[in-house]
Amino acid sequence: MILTVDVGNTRIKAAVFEGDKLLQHFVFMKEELQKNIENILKKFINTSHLVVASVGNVEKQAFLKFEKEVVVYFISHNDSFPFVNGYETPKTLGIDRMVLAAGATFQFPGKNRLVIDAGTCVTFDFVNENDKYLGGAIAPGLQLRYKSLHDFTAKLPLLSLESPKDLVGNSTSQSIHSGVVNGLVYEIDGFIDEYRGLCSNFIIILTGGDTEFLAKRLKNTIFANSNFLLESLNQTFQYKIKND
Ligand SMILES: Nc1ncnc2c1ncn2[C@@H]1O[C@H](COP(=O)(O)OP(=O)(O)OP(=O)(O)O)[C@@H](O)[C@H]1O
Ligand SMILES: CC(C)(CO)[C@@H](O)C(=O)NCCC(=O)O
Ligand SMILES: [K+]
Repeated sequence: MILTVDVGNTRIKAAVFEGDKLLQHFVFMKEELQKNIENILKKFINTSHLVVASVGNVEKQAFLKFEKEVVVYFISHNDSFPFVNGYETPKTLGIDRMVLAAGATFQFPGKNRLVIDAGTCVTFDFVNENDKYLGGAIAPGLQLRYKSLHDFTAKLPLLSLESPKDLVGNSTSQSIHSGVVNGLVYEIDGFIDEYRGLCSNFIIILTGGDTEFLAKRLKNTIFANSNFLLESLNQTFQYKIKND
């Protein structure tokens, strides 16, 4: 069994896999890392590897503590990936984006693939049908949009995510909900339309903490899977073992 851990900028996501099968997944905050990993390893005593992909600021030591029980491995830019990296600054490319691009390459061979990860940031990652990773986009996520409207103005309240009642926001809160939610939905649909105009045979994957909320609001047909990063991390690690 393999325990995969995705350290994001807001939360930590983890999942235990047996082969390709996801047995259970977990979401927790950075402060609860030790306790959660301990409990997971206690529950899944046959776990042999702990595989980490991190873009957040958690010390490696927090994972290395478990080295007595499992092999701890940090996925990095030095691993083998199933695509050619066409990013002009490959060393600054987020490891989460690389893992997502790898997962898309494994799961949808021969397609033009666009992965959208709606978390703290919304990232777009494009792998073309020749397995070349070309890059994409980085934009603020839903929570970050609410927060920045409040943090950088005098009068705007900090609201939490809510479905806007209408396109036309008829109050301060409804205007904010419309701006944040409708804004991001139009943005994602707009990106998808533009990408689809570039080439045919496109598959769109949506993942991240806001997957469910966004998926039902998009006009485009997408493949929604909030566990896509963890599944991709498991596949990337299997691929690495095979290529070692
Ligand atoms: N319980 C929750 N706590 C925080 N955010 C949540 C929760 N449930 C859903 N969300 C949504 O998830 C989004 C954050 O996504 P996610 O947890 O995937 O981000 P993350 O951990 O920072 O990952 P990444 O850094 O890869 O984006 C927020 O915009 C928020 O709306
Ligand atoms: C964009 C985020 C924050 C998304 O999690 C992460 O992938 C990251 O820190 N990336 C580094 C910059 C880049 O990907 O080009
Ligand atoms: K993200």
